[in-house]
Amino acid sequence: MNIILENIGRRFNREWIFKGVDYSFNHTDRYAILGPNGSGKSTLLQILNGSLTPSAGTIKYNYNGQIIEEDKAFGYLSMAAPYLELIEEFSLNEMVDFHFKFKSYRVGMDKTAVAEILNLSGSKNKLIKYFSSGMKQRLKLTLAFCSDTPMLMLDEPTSNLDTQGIDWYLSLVEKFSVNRLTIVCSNQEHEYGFCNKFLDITDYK
Ligand SMILES: Nc1ncnc2c1ncn2[C@@H]1O[C@H](COP(=O)(O)OP(=O)(O)OP(=O)(O)O)[C@@H](O)[C@H]1O
Repeated sequence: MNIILENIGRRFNREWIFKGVDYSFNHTDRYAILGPNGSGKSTLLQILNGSLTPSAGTIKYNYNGQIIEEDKAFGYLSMAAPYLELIEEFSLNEMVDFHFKFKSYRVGMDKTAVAEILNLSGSKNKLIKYFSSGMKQRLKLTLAFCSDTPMLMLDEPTSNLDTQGIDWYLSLVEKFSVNRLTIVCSNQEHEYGFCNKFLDITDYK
């Protein structure tokens, strides 16, 4: 998947958060969107995933030479973010089954492989609402990693993870971002060390 932004801007009320973003995201690269708190990283990510419309400019999606309509882009991506919630009333088992009714497993992945990655086999029937914040974050990331989509978008991927959890994330993100347009919003270097392209949102103020 390639995404081409032409003169993209977004404002809330009268305040422009960023403007004049001309940028191409290429499916072979791994991108970090950088900037301090409140600079507009999540806002740009939400424009990229189609959940927020830009106030100016155009966005184009291209997959295997075909144009993808903006309102269809969501079907091509997996995402994990602090503001995307799991279904608290589901058990772990139910959550995984539910998620993979809408997305396919990546090649080589299945329910058992997901459980192995999560390392939560003792919690299969535990309700999500009783998971710790770190366990929830691991689950969000695992669902995104293991879905067969050409785009992977991660906002603050190590939020709520301890040192061991950060190492777990780093070992998986390397593997699951191969051959996939990967975009990480972050202001913590350890989260995006695997990226090879960097977009600093403060360049578009
Ligand atoms: N729905 C909204 N209405 C009004 N202002 C908003 C809205 N969403 C975001 N903003 C503002 O846009 C700016 C950018 O917010 P955004 O969440 O994109 O920043 P960020 O770089 O992701 O921050 P952080 O690193 O803290 O997550 C902030 O000033 C925020 O208050």
